[in-house]
Amino acid sequence: MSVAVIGAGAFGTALAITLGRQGPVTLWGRDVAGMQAERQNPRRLPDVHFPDDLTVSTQLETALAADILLMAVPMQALAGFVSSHDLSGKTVVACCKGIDLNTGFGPAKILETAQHAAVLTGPSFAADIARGLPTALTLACSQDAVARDLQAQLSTPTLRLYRSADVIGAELGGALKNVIAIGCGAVMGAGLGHSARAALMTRGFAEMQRVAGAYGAQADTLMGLSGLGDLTLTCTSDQSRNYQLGLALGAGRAFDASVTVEGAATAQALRRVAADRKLDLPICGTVADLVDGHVDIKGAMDLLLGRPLKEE
Ligand SMILES: NC(=O)C1=CN([C@@H]2O[C@H](COP(=O)(O)OP(=O)(O)OC[C@H]3O[C@@H](n4cnc5c(N)ncnc54)[C@H](OP(=O)(O)O)[C@@H]3O)[C@@H](O)[C@H]2O)C=CC1
Ligand SMILES: O=C(CO)COP(=O)(O)O
Repeated sequence: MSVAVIGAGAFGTALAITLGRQGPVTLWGRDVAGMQAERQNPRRLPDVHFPDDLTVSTQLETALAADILLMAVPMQALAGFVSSHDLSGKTVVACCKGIDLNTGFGPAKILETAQHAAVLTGPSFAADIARGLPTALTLACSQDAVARDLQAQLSTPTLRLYRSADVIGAELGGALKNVIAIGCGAVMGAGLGHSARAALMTRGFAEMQRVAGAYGAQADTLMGLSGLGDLTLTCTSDQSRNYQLGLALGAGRAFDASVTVEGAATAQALRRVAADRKLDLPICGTVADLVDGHVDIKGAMDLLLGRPLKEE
């Protein structure tokens, strides 16, 4: 089965590198001529050289002819890409994390025009995958035979994939942890301490479980790699861009708006989710307000700490 990665950012490039170490893979991006010549992605993964079996393509048609497509464009670009390309007959794996702001859909729903849709998610920094450091992710697909096939095709000696049938749980784990990571970064950026971060992570995780439950996800999915695992990584490492945005917000510093920070749009999308499904999501709502500039970090903390006392 041929494999192509669509989107040559940090994550798409890292996936193509690890897959290209064990067999042929095509990497398509909008602006990859330099990568083709240099055999590396100097902007997003400098100094990691492409394996010989990785073909960089500027021809989208060539890439889309592959049997398995890994979609590694940012979440807010996924629907636009899918609506302008024919994915029928394809097995498509969403590698992005988030909720589409326009529709409120996750990646699997957006990919429903494909023959088979799956989600690849969990704790992994692109740089770690590209360097061949050990990584474990969740591969979620509702069709067991497809899940097993993808698990076999996409696992590598350093990238260990666990199967799950709970697609909605897996994608929500990956989407929601980014929002909490922004909040944790803000706490640390404002110098509020490790205890406050632990509280925010834990209560944020409670909100993640509330949302996932409302969508019918299995409770134990959130306890796995795509939920607790990715929450832990992203809320504790300054390699995370979501956490970095939070650090900047907490410290009152500017942040480069061109950086992909999926949790920012997802926090906005969650406002609608909370209203539609009548969910109490104070941390996610406060992160949305912080990102929007409706409150500063002091106002955010006052909002959260001033809520009526309740049972855990
Ligand atoms: N980086 C990481 O460690 C991880 C990232 N992810 C997820 O992967 C997804 C992508 O993130 P990441 O690779 O890091 O982001 P980057 O910012 O590194 O790259 C995004 C890439 O998407 C391309 N792109 C943007 N819009 C479009 C479009 N409309 N059509 C085609 N290509 C487009 C960009 O192209 P251009 O350069 O031309 O703008 C760029 O190559 C996110 O959802 C993220 O959460 C998941 C796990 C780890
Ligand atoms: O999803 C990630 C780690 O699993 C990458 O996190 P950031 O998008 O915050 O950099």
